Amino acid sequence: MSRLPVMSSKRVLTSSSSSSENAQDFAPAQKKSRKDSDPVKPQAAATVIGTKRPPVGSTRPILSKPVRGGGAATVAVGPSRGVLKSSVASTAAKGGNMKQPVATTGTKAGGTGAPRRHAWDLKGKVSDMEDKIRNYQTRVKSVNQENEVLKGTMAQSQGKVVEMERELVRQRSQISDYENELQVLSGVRDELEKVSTDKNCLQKELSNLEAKYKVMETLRDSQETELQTLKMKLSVQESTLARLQATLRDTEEEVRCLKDTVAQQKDELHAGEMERRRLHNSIQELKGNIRVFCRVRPLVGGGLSKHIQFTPSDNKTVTLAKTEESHTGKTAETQKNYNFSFDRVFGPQASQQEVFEEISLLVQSALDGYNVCCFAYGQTGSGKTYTMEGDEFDETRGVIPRAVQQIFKAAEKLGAQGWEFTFTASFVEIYNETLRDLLYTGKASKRPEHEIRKSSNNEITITNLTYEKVSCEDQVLGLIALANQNRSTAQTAQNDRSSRSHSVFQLDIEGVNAGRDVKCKSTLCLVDLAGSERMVKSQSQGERFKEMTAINGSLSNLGIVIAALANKESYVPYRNSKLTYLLQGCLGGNSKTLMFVNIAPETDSFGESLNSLRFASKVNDCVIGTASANRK
Ligand SMILES: Nc1ncnc2c1ncn2[C@@H]1O[C@H](COP(=O)(O)OP(=O)(O)OP(=O)(O)O)[C@@H](O)[C@H]1O
Repeated sequence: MSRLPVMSSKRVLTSSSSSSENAQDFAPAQKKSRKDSDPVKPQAAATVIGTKRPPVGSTRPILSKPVRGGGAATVAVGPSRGVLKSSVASTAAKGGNMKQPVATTGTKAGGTGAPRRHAWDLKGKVSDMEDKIRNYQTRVKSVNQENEVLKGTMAQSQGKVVEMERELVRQRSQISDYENELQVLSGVRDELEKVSTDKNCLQKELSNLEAKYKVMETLRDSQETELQTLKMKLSVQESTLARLQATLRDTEEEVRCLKDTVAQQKDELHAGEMERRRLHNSIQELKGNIRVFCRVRPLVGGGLSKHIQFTPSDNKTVTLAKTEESHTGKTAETQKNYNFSFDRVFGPQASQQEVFEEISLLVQSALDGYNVCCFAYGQTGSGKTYTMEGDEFDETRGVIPRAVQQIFKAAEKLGAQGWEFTFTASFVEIYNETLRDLLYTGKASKRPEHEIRKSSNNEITITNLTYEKVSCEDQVLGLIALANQNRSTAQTAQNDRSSRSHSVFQLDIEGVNAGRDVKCKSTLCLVDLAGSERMVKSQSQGERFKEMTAINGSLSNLGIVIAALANKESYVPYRNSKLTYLLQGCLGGNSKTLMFVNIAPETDSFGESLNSLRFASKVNDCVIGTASANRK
């Protein structure tokens, strides 16, 4: 059985207005008590007064309290709903059908319980029971009513619930909308934050720009000041300029006059140069187009030669003296003198510089467009190579390096007069009538063979030969060094080979004066001939004999060619030897030739010296036709 909540006596005795409140508080208990209570036991509804707990099973006590006047007022405590309360109240108020339970006033509730009817009072008991039934019916009715009300309330609540669910759905969708919106707003917020950051950057930049702007403003101010100053200066300079322009006009006029004068002087200079060439050539012609210089080298051990004498007065005569014993022995020893005159005789003391001074005019002719050939003739060891090439030292340099130096210096000077020159160098050796390229740098096994060719315009060329373009003295000196190296390599393989070969250095010169429309072309040919000793003396045999035959053949053929040129013979046997064929261009009427006859002063070289001097004398007697410059 459920227990009713304990109620305070104060509460129980409050007025009916508060009973509904109390009834509400106890509603669940009442429902239960209604079900469980035993209607048959009316004692359970006995009046409870004070703090006493109502009897068990009487969940809906009907309180009776003594009423003045002998009546008893019944207060229903229980059903909370107004309907029930009012019905109960009305029932109580009516007092009609519903008989008031008989309570013993003044009877103490404690221990006595509900008033009992006498056993015989069946009517009363029935009446009580009927009251009870009515009471219960009323209660059921009110409960039903209440139930209906509750149902209505529940339906309402359910409607509300549905509505609330709809509202919830709506709210949820709204929430989702809000969330989306929130997301968008968060994006916007991020954007705004970014914009705010950018704004900060921009502000920084702006402040930087502002600072720069201020600097620029300052700069502009200073530049404006500077501009003003410059404007002032400009106006000053403009007036100066005007003055200077006037002066310039005068100067230009002056320059024009001077240019005319310069042009005139250039013309005069050119005419002078041409005149110089003509005169120079006339001098050369007067000296002879073939000239012979004799050079006697110093004795190897020093001192003076006994059998060679010079005529110091003219430097042109050399005497070879030989003391001859009397065959009969009766007469005294006689001295036989062999006198030779040449264009110039150089004694043992003559320096390389002294010798070259005599040749330099001839070298100049090469630049003027004349073919020039200079060769050294003499026995082995007479000083040919020394004369042509010399030593490595400056003062002992020979004809070739000095001639090259002079050529390049003169070409540079002529450049100022509008001349442009191109130079091509070649260096060839003739040994046993075979040509050998001294500027060859390839493999020895692949060394090519060479042939002399004559072109339609009578130019002599050698097949497969190195023709090196050169533009300065050093380049030529490098080539001479290369040639010497090539010669010494051959020398090692074949003892004394250089003495038995001719070496020919050629420098082809081409000059153009575009301004004057003048061209010139010439060849400077410098030859170191092989030793000229006779065969008898050398008692040559075998290979040496062959060498000597080739040398003597070419040298005697040289003499023959010169003689033929001197005699103006219709046929000149150039092709009889490689040497004369190669020198054809430099030996003809269109060339200037210089021959060095080198003499060894030793007594045992007397015969060879005499022989050389005789050969040179023959050459010296030749007058080769007048040379003409190769000019166009
Ligand atoms: N004028 C000179 N003054 C000083 N030394 C000279 C002179 N001429 C020649 N000699 C020296 O004499 C030697 C022989 O001279 P060089 O080699 O020039 O003779 P070469 O005629 O060319 O002989 P080869 O036919 O064998 O080549 C060399 O040592 C050279 O230095």
